[in-house]
Amino acid sequence: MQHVYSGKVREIYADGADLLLVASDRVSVYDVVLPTPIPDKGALLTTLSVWWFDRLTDLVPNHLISATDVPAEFAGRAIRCRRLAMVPFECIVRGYLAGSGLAEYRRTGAVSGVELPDGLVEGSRLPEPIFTPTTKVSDGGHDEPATFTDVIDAVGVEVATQLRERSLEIYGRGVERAAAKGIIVADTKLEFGLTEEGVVTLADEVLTPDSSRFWPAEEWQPGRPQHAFDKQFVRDWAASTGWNKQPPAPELPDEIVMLTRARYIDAYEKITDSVWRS
Ligand SMILES: C[C@H](c1ccccc1)n1cc(-c2ncnc(N)c2C#N)cn1
Repeated sequence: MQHVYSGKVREIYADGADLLLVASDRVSVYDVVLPTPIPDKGALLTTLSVWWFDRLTDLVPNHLISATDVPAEFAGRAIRCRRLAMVPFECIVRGYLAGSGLAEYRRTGAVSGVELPDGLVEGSRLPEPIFTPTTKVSDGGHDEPATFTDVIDAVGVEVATQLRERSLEIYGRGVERAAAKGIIVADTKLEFGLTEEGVVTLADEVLTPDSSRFWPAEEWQPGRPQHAFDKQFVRDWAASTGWNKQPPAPELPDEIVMLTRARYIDAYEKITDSVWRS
């Protein structure tokens, strides 16, 4: 097994012809990884992602090979997946205005080339969900907006059209399921790759609180930053310490760790309609 890539909270290993996608218990806020792990976070998000993979196969094939055939040290928080030729775009779908999309809208009135109505504010619900891809900037910087034409220029109109249509459909499934449980999925980031046969295949993780903005629906209030379903306790506590949002982040007190773990369990149980094994 060979380590091939590190994300902020996840790793990729090569294992024969396959890859292992390993989720840690680390949490990051304001793009800074916190020193204190959240017990079971990696397992909860991996299990949620697998739950979604299994329910999206009518829309798109995925890279999942196995959620159990993984090294014992990663048991429960890793998947064995098929190696793909990754599409060089993050396929982001937005139903609400937040984060980099809000910043771009304020600058240009559009997001990734999609014109939006005037007068939208932070947290505004968009007239309809929009496909707003970004290119991955190699030096670890912030990703750059890409227009649909940029995607066509890179992968051709057939694949670009599939990326947009599948992304919008997957987001729609997430929104529908979560709304019934009082959770707004404001946006989500999807990654796709191509098989040797050129088949567009869903990769990475799907509709987790790390790849998406989950907001408690009853607290939604356009015009201010929304509360994150999962990370709000961490954000509020960190703000209360006067932390400047630059590394290193402060250690989390046990109470905040356990409250945050409970939020991940709550999101998992609500979305999957099941009880989390401890
Ligand atoms: C950005 C993302 C990443 C995920 C997890 C941790 C760090 C990075 N990533 C995914 C691949 C990738 N490459 C080939 N085949 C695949 N099936 C996948 C997947 N998923 C490469 N990078």
